[in-house]
Amino acid sequence: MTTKVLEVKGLCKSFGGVRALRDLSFTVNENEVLGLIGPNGSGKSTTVNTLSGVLPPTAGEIRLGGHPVQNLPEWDRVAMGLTRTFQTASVFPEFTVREQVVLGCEATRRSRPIASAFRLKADRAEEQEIAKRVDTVLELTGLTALADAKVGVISAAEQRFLMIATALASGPKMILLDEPAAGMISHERETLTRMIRRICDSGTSVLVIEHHMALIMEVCDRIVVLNFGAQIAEGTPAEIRENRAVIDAYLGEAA
Ligand SMILES: Nc1ncnc2c1ncn2[C@@H]1O[C@H](COP(=O)(O)OP(=O)(O)OP(=O)(O)O)[C@@H](O)[C@H]1O
Repeated sequence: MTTKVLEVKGLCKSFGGVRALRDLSFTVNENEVLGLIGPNGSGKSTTVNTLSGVLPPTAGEIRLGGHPVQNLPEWDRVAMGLTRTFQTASVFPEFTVREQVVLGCEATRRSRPIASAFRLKADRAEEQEIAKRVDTVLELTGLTALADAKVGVISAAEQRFLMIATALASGPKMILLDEPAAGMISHERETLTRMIRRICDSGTSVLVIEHHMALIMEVCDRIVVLNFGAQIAEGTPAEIRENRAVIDAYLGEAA
C-alpha cells in the first residue's frame, strides 16, 4: 500500500499582483524522491518556502502524515518531521562538523535546560540517543571522517552535504532540498545523487528542486513541472523527458 507522506492540495501563493503559485496539487509518498523543476521564476522556491513555513500560503492545504500543517510555524513543522535545506550554505565556520549536526537535533529535543543542568537520567538517555543519531546522519552523508574538522575548512560541496546532514538530524519523514547541487562539479554531483537515494532508502522521503537535469532524471521517482506558477506536467523521468509541454517550456529538444 502506498503511504502519502506529504499532500499538497490547491496551493496558491500571491505576492501582491504576482500569482507565484496557481493551484498546485501533488503528493510525495513513502520511499519516494520527487523532483520539482521548471524555468527561472516558475515558483519552485516559493513552493518550498510555503511548504516549510517560511511563507504563508494564500490558499490551499499542506498535510504531513495526514495532519494539516499550513498554519503551523516552521519550527513546529520540523518537530513534526518536515525539514529543508536552503539554496545558500548556512553553516557555522567555528563549529566542528559534529557540533553543527547536533544543532539540527534541537527541534526534536524533549529535555529542558533545567533537566540538562541536573543531568537527569532521562536527559542522559536523550544525549546518548542524539549522539547515535548524529553518527548515523554523518555516515549517511559521507561526513564521518570529517566529524571533528572545523566547518570553515571543509570544501564548499562538503558544506552543502553538511546542510543536508543538519536537516536530517531532526529525524524527518520528509526533506526538501533547494538546489542542493549548486556550484558542484561532476563527481560531487554523483556523490550527492547516491546520497539522495540513500536518504530515501533510510526512510526519509525527498522533494528536490534542481536545475541540473542529469541529476534530476537519475535520482527522481517522479517529477512535477512548473511554469509561471502552474503545474504543467507530472510523471516519471521517462514521461517528463517526452512531454511536449515540458520540452517547449523548459527542457528544449536536447533533453
Ligand atoms: N518575496 C517576493 N515578493 C514578490 N515576488 C516574489 C517574491 N518571491 C518570489 N516572487 C515572484 O514569484 C515568482 C516565482 O519565484 P520563485 O523564486 O519561486 O521561482 P523559482 O522557480 O524558484 O526561480 P529560480 O529557478 O530562479 O530560483 C517570480 O515571479 C518571482 O519574481
